[in-house]
Parts: sequence; structure tokens; C-alpha cells
Amino acid sequence: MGHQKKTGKGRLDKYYHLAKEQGYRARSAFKLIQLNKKYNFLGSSRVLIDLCAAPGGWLQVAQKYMPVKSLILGVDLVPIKPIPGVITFAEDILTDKCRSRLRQEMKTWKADVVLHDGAPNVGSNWAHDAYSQTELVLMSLKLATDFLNKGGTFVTKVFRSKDYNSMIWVFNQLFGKVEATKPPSSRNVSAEIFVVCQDYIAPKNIDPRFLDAKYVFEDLVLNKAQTSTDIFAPDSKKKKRHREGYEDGDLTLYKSIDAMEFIKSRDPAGTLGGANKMTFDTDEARDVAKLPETTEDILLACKDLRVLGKKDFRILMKWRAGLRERFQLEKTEEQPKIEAGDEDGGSDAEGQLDLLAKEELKKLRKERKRVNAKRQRQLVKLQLNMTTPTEIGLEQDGGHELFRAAKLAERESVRTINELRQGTVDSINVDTDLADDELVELGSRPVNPDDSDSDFEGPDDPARTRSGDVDGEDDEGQGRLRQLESEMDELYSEYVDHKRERDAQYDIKRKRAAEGEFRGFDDDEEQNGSGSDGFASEPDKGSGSSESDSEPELSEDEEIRSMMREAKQTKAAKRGVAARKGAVGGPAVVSTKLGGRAAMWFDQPLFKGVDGIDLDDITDDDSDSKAAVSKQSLQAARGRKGASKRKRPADEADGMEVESDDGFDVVAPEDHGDPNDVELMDEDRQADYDLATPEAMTMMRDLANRKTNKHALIDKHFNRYTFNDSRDLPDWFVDDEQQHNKPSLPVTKEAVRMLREKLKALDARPIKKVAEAKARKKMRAAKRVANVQKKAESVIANDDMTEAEKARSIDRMIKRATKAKPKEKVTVIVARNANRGVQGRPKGVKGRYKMVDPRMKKELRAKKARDKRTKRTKR
Ligand SMILES: C[S@@+](CC[C@H](N)C(=O)[O-])C[C@H]1O[C@@H](n2cnc3c(N)ncnc32)[C@H](O)[C@@H]1O
Repeated sequence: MGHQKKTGKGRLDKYYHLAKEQGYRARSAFKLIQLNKKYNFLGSSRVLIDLCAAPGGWLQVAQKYMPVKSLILGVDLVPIKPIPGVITFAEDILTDKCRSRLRQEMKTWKADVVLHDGAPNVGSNWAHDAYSQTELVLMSLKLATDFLNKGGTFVTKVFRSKDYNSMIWVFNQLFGKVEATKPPSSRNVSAEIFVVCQDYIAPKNIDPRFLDAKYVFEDLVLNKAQTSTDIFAPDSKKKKRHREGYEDGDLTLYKSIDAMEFIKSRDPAGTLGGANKMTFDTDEARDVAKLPETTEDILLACKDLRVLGKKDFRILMKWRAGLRERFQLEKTEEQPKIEAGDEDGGSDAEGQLDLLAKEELKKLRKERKRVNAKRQRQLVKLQLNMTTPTEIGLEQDGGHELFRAAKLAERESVRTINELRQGTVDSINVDTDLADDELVELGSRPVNPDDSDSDFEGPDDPARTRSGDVDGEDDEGQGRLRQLESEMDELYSEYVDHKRERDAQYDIKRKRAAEGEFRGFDDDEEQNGSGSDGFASEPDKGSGSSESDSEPELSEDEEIRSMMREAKQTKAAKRGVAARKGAVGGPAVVSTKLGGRAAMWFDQPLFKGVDGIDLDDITDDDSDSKAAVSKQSLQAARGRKGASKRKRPADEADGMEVESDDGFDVVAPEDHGDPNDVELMDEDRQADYDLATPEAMTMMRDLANRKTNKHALIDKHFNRYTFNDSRDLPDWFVDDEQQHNKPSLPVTKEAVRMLREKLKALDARPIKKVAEAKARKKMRAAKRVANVQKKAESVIANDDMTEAEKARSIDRMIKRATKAKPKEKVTVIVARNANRGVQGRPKGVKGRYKMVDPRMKKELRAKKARDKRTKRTKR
């Protein structure tokens, strides 16, 4: 293998690093991985031969993707470091020795796959390398025909060359399916492509010419002969363009040329057609880029020469012609001819001739500058709307002025020189005068009043340079222009041919470009395109199965989405609260004025919307009354329910608070004023102190609205029911008393309304069971999201997949995860007859099932009744 230094730009690309990370010996391993992904030939193969296998990247891949215990053989000129389960040996595949060694290793087996990634040592002479490469391919094909099983696969690397089509033709004769492809890991700048030949026909007799390089690559053999002479006299011949792809010493298909190369080239169409990009990197080219002639359009066209349209091509050719004119390239190229012609003339005239020619050129240059400057001025005027194109005659003249000037210069100098060649010093003088006259006419002829109706005024009018000859010159000019146009067309078709030769898909690509679907020539760009087809075009989650789900409840994918929405909202809300907190300076306005407990108290929803409460007036001194009231309200609520609790007499004796039968608290005197009463309540008990009855609500409102106070309230509730003793009374009596013999407390309409509203709000909340079911559903959805995320991460990290494959697989995962699963039906099995006493799943029952006992319900009911009875008797 040619040991290329891995320091060039782009050499250490992502596949290089990936190969290092994943332990492959060569980045080329990814080419085989990607080829196998596309054609899937490794998984089903048991015997594989890798020709030109060093350092062994492909062998590693084969070993990984083929079934265990497969026979894998690798051969290369250089020894290959051992790979477990792989047999390797060093041989030249072009020799018979290699063939017999392979036969020896294969015994009676036949190969399912023959791989060939051979590359000759890349030298400076391309044609020779191409020959070796094609020779290697043909030889590997030969070996493949010897060892391949019928239906087998042959994978080979080929370089695009003029013999490419012949090669494909040969493959097609031997295989059922032949496809050329360039895996993404193959560098765009490399001319290599891989041909995957599947379904080996295994003909009994193969025409020997199919595998004969002389027959298949006739031209190349000729080329080889030619190039061998070139080696000894590289500059003796004109450098030939290699239509087969590479130029000598240039081993990539991507080529950029310097603008000056194009300007100076004698074959501009060929130069353009042979390059991908035109750069302005040399000093000279940089100057050219700054010239006004080098417009934005030209710079843009230079960026990608492969997609030049006819218009762009013409612009570039005109630009080149103008610049050649500016740099006097035509002149300098003609100079040697002139000099050669002058050799015959007298040596006295030589110096004067030179002088004259120089002066001539100087003048012409000056004139050209002037014409250009005028054109520039006119353009500026046009841009400032000071004039119209017709006024300045841009259409008639502007585009061709350059050529007119060039033509003029050409004609003048040629004429002068011809005359000089023939004539004497006198005639030189005469002609010089003439020339000067003409130049004076060109540059400084005064305005002719007779010409005032003309569009072009003043000395700058090029159409007036020869007053008597305008028509004739126009005709001549038109003819010249037509000629230039046709020359340009010819050049353009030459350029297109050139492109076509370099790129087999040229026509298709151009068609795509014309249809607006063009995605570029590079694999990279195609990948980007496919990337956008894959990842960018997100799966239409909205049109998933959930839409067709007729259940009113949220389907699971909706659940997932709603979770995501909720998460967002929660975040937003948190941000909002934080912002508000920051703005207001605290969580609640009330708490800024009241103590903590008071704030908590009045923070209850009950006080919201209650008119007339001036929270500022309520101080912590009132908290004792609040505590008492809260207890009373609780008791009132309990009283309504008839669920009185009696405390042990011992508790009363201890002076602790006692709940009376009539449902009112009797608060021990020392506790009355204790503001810590509320604080003493634990969390659970606090939850009990709710305003659950209209009586409690009324009482509360009265207190809050200062219609009563704690003393009045306590006094009022010392009544005939206060000290009723129910200790020795039977249960039935106590229960009945509780129901009917109790004080009737005042209730206001407002309190009833408020309570009703509160209950309504409570009713609106889902019952616990439903809430739990929803929460479970959410939890399951969250689990699925997490699972998909995890899987997606592993897919993303999988380097064996292309971006598009990754996108597709993630897409599939999401669809699967969000698809609503049909509810599993539960079969109810009654445990009677054959199912009676069956342990585990009854026969013939599939899916979820529930065993029910026909007697179970009755028995359970009976057991409950029994339990109740025994409880009563125990008491
Ligand atoms: C691009 S490398 C192959 C890389 C290999 N597929 C891998 O993944 O490691 C090309 C190999 O072809 C080998 N080669 C070139 N000419 C050969 C020949 N005549 N016989 C055997 N091997 C040859 C070179 O030695 C070189 O190792």
C-alpha cells in the first residue's frame, strides 16, 4: 500500500478517527461496512477471499459481520498482522503462486464473496498507475471466476478511467447484477468507486478475451508504451490532457486552476472543462480579481466550473478575451513571430521597428484606458438614473467595445508591422504619422456640429473614429461578432464534451439542476440532502394512530406530548413566578403585614373575595380567638356528622381540652389565650380543621367580619347541651340524641353559597382512582420516552450507520413508542365444572384472565356480617 502521509488537509477525517476509536486498522474498513449495509453480502456468506487485504481493515469487518467459523482468507503483497479467525499470507495476486496458494487454502470450498481493494503503489506517472490498477482489477476478477460460487459476490475498487465502461461491460457478462457505488466514507476527491457484482453466473466456459487486458484495455496498453518514453523526456512533448481522468502527477479528480492559467491558456475551453474551480490566489490573479471587469457574476461562476451554463461560459470567455487584451497577451504571443519575420529585414530598421511597435502599443493602451473610463462613467450615470441605456448606446455598443478595441489594436498593429516588414525607414515615418493621425482622430477629434443629431457626441465616440468608414466598419464589426459568437458556441460545446467525459452522470445532473432539484455533485451534499429528507422532515406525529383513536381519554402519544407541554409550561411558570417574586419582593402581599401564622390563616381561599376584612387590622393578638373559632368550627362540622368523640374522664381531670357531646370544645382557661394553639396542631390535624359545614362557615364569617368575638362566641355556646353526660347511656340512645337533640346554629345564605362553591370545585377534581390511573399512564409514557431516548442515543453513537439510516431508525422507534396499544382483554373464567379448583392457567385460555368463584361474593358478604355480629357481642 502506498504510504501516504496523513498530514494533508482532510486526510485525518472523521473516518480516520472513527477507525482509530473502533480498533480498525484502516479507515477503509468503513467503506466495506457501508457497502455491506447497502448490499448485505457478508451476513449470509461463509467463505470470503480478500485480495489486496493489508493492513487488514476489510478482514476485520468481514470477521465481525460474517457468521462465526466462516473461512476468511486475506492476501497481500505485504504481510498482514494476524487477525483471529482469519488466514492471511503474503503473495502477489498477479502470480500463479498466489492462485495455487489460494487453492490450497480453499481445498474443495468455493467462495461466497471475493473482495478486491487493491491499489498499486501510486507513483508520479498516472497512466502507469491506472494500468496497474486495471490490471489488478482484471486479475482479481480472474481469481474471482476461479473461486466464486454460483450466485456469489465480487466487490472491487476501480478508478474512473476511460476503461471504466469496458470493465463494467465485462462484469456484466459474468454477473447478474452489477452496480457501481461510492460509499460515503470514500473521499470525494478520490477517483475511486466500488463496483459490486452480485449473482455470479458461473459460466462453464469464459471467453478468455473477457479477462485479457490486451483485449479489454487495448488503448491503455498503447498509452503505456507512450508514457514509457515520456519518462525519459518528460518535457519533450506537449503535455497531453488525459481524458481518462487524471493529469500526470495529479491523482485527484478535484482540480482548481488559477485565473491566470485560464487567461493565459491557449485552450480556454479545455482548461475550464478540466477544472472544478478557478481561484485568484497568485498575486497576478488577485490584481485581476480587483479589476472592474471581474464582476460578481464572474467570481461566482469561478467557484464551481462544473455547473457553468452557456451564459456563464460566455461571460467567462469574454472576460478572458478582455483581460488578454488588457495584458497584451495576444501581442506578446505574436511578438516572436514578428521578431522572426524581422530577421529578414535590415538590422538598422530593427531598433526603430521595436521603438515604433512600443509607441504604438503605448498609444493603444492609452486609448483603451480612455474608452474604458468613458464606459465606466456611463454606467455610473445609468445607475444614478441620469441616463438610459439607449442614450449611451450600451446595447449597441457597450458589450462589444472591448472587442472593438481589441480588433482595432490588432488591425492597426498588424497593418503597421506588415508595412514595416516591406518598407523603408521613410515609409515607417509616413506610416507612423498615419497611425498618429488616426490615433489623434480616436482620442481628440473635436465635436463635429454636423453630427449633432447623433446619439454619440464628442471625441469619445468610438463610432466616429473614422468618419468615412463607419458603415463599412459596422458591417465588419457585425461579421466579426458573429464569428466570435460561433467560435464561442464551438468552445462551449467543447467544454461540455469535456465535462461529459469527466463525469458519466453529467447529463443527469444538469437535468436535475434545470429542474431545480439539483443536489450537488458531491456525496457530501447528497448526504446533506438525504439528511434533510430524513431527520429534518420530522415524522408527522400528529397523524399517528392517536388521531384515529376514538377514546375520549388522552391516547398515549398525546400523553407524551402533553407531558412535554406540561414540562415546558411548568418551566415557564417557574420562570414567571421567579420573575414575579423578583418584582414584588415576596411570595404573598399579606405576609408582609401579618405574622406567619396569621398570614397562613388569612391565606385560606375562604377569605378570598370576602369584603370588609381589613387584614391590617387583624393582629396576632386575635390569634387565640382564631384558634378557638377553628376548633369550634371543626366541632360544628363533626357535630353535623354526628361523629362525636368522647374523651376519657381522665383527660378532663387533667384540664385538657374536652370535646363535649354537643359538639363544642370546652377550652381550658389557661389555654384560651395561648396563641400557640394553632401551632400545636400537627399537619394531619390541621387538615381536619376545614370549614366543612354552613354553620362553621357562618361562624367564621361573623368572626372575620367582627360581628362577634371569641368571648361572645364561647358564652353563646354554654347552653343546656354543654354538660350532657352520656357515659352510662346506651349506644342507641346516644346515637339518636346526637341526631336530634343538639343546638341549632345560625346559618347564613352567603355561607351556604360559599360552601357549595367549594364543594363544586372539589367535585370537579378527578376522583382518586382516576387520578391514579392517569398518573400511571403518564408514568408509563415517561418510561417509554426515556427508553426511546436511550435507544436513540445508542443509534446515534452507532458509527456503522449512515445519518439517513439513523434518522429512519429513530423515526421508527418514535412511531412504535407512540403507537397506542390495544387494551388487552381480560377473560373472566368462572371456577366451576372443569375449572373448579384449577391451579394456574386453565386449559385453552390465552392472554389475560381472571378466575372467579361463583360463591365468592356471597361468602364474602356472609363473612362481613359475621364479623360485625361478633364485634357487637364483644362490646
Ligand atoms: C488500499 S490497500 C487495501 C486496504 C485494505 N482493504 C484494508 O482495508 O486494510 C491496497 C493494498 O493493495 C496491495 N497490493 C497492491 N498490489 C498488489 C498485488 N499485486 N498483490 C497483492 N496486493 C497488492 C497493497 O500492498 C495494499 O496493501
